[in-house]
Amino acid sequence: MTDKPLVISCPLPRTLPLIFAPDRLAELHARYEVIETTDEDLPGLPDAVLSRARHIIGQPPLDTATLARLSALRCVFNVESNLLNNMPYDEVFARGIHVVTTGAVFALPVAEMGLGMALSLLRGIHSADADFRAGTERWGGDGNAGMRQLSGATVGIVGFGDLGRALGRVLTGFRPRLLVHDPWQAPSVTRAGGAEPVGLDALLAQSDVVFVTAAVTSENAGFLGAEAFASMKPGAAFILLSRAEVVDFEALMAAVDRGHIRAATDVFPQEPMPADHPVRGLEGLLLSAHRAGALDSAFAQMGEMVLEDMDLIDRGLPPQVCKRAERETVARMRSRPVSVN
Ligand SMILES: NC(=O)C1=CN([C@@H]2O[C@H](COP(=O)(O)OP(=O)(O)OC[C@H]3O[C@@H](n4cnc5c(N)ncnc54)[C@H](O)[C@@H]3O)[C@@H](O)[C@H]2O)C=CC1
Ligand SMILES: O=C(O)C(=O)COP(=O)(O)O
Repeated sequence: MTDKPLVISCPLPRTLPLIFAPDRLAELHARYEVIETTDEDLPGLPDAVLSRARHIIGQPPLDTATLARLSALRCVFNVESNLLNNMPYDEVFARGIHVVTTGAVFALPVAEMGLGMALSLLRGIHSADADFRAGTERWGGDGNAGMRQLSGATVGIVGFGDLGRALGRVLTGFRPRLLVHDPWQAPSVTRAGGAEPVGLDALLAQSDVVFVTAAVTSENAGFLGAEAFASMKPGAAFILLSRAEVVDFEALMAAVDRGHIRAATDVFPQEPMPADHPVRGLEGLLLSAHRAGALDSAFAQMGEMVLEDMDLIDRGLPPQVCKRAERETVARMRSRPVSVN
């Protein structure tokens, strides 16, 4: 036993070497006694350990009894970073324990992927490459039927959290008219991100490109369905980056299949998708196997964020770097964490 503050670590599917660069991992061990465990084994740790734990790295399910034994706990650092409704948040907050997430690390990687998808859908980059390989390429303007520019387009972003705002930033060079629908955001916050707050119907009807970066919540499962796709402009691009559960995936496939819209998706109702799933043969749908956020450089930022906030909390200050779970929404989040990093 040492007199260093104690950290319980159970970050699966992440690992400490994934989220801490070697020098940062050394710093973590220099500053803290680190007990590595799993979600399943945590409640079985002795009281002598649980009662000294100041920070948890991970989001283990905690019941009231285990929470009571974690009497020195100050912060849960959720490095997955989607929140599970797996602890009595009312009690957690009543005890002044912070719950924070490192999800912002994915914002720029996802935004850049979204930008690439938009350009590829609007200019047919991926489809022209496939045609060329198949010997069916069309040269010059003949290969540009239905193609359009991103510059000056009307772009809609559904969900203007970390991902959506990062997208807004990477799009600025294209000078879009930026429409945002986010019912949980104050209009002035949306405007501060350079966007016009609008209703979902207006966004869908007016946008040339629609990005979806809304979290799944207890209220919005499948809220983008057949009607939503039908209300989009013919030939508009729909780019799904957050979670498949916010759309009716069959309806999305049908809208693409009949040629009404073109689309790209990084996320699927089942991951991995079955080998024989019709989505694999659907022309007009650009497919990406949940790769948008998962860059090594993003994962490594998590450790940096955690160390900075641990230091603030250890000095009696509030966390400033990670995003805090809010008491009003924490138990309403439904985006399932990934199982493959
Ligand atoms: N494809 C990938 O690699 C990645 C996907 N994600 C997914 O993207 C989602 C968003 O991530 P962040 O921006 O970091 O989360 P965030 O919590 O910062 O933003 C989510 C936004 O969705 C909004 N929202 C809630 N209900 C809505 C509705 N009905 N319509 C429109 N907006 C609504 C919220 O107000 C919030 O602003 C996450 O839930 C996560 O599952 C996150 C990282 C990587
Ligand atoms: O990669 C993603 O899609 C993410 O949302 C990352 O966070 P997660 O591990 O899924 O909670």
